[in-house]
Amino acid sequence: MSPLGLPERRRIVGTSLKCYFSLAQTAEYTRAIASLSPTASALNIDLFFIPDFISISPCATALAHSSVQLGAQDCFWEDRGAYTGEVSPANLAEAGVKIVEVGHAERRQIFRETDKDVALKAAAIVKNGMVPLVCIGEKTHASGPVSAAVGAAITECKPQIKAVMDAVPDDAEVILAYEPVWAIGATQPANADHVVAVVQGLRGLVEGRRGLTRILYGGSAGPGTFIQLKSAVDGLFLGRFAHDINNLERVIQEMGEP
Ligand SMILES: O=C[C@H](O)COP(=O)(O)O
Repeated sequence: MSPLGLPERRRIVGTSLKCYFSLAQTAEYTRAIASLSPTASALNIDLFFIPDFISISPCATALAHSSVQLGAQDCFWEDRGAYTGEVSPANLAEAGVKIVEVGHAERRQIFRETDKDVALKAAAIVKNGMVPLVCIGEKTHASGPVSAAVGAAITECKPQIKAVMDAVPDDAEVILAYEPVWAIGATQPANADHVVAVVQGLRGLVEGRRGLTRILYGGSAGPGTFIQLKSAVDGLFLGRFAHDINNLERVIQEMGEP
């Protein structure tokens, strides 16, 4: 807790493997990420790792003696029932998952997930004692003056955030990953001035919550990204550029700098 009685906002970094790796590659990567855990802990940084569903149980075993927080890429909003093919949040918690990602742009776009779906999932995640990592972001980069693009992004993110915050208790911990859709899978992250201004605006939307609310940036992030964003963000959500574990190590080191 901070001196004001607010939850402490430790820096946090992590990566999702999406659907990129085989089971064998994931197992090897898990061992590598576990080896970074003492460095992250020494630098007071939270480190999370989100493999595919099939790898969750073996990863939980492999990470048991590390401080790496295990994540899942999605879940359903019901714990039990006739929901063929869905993944129970209760089972994720039982498997040792601590963080569950919801509302990634790829799920919103390819699987037509709505803000309501994301909110139901976030509530189920909290109910099961885990932390929702909610992805938000604008679909396109508005042309024109910087302030117009920033305003448009905040306007588009606002209902995405509100749906979740209305569905979870005010004291629930939430991680927001600001990922401009147009910056995901790109060659470089979104412009730093844009991200800093948008995140400052998003911060205003969650001001006054009692629960710890950290805001990460994601979208082609890698070494060098955090340094440009650190006045605004609490950390990074990495994708492809963390596939090389040396890049993740560099990002952790950069995040450990004051
Ligand atoms: O889940 C991570 C984000 O979507 C970022 O992915 P990316 O860095 O490969 O663009």
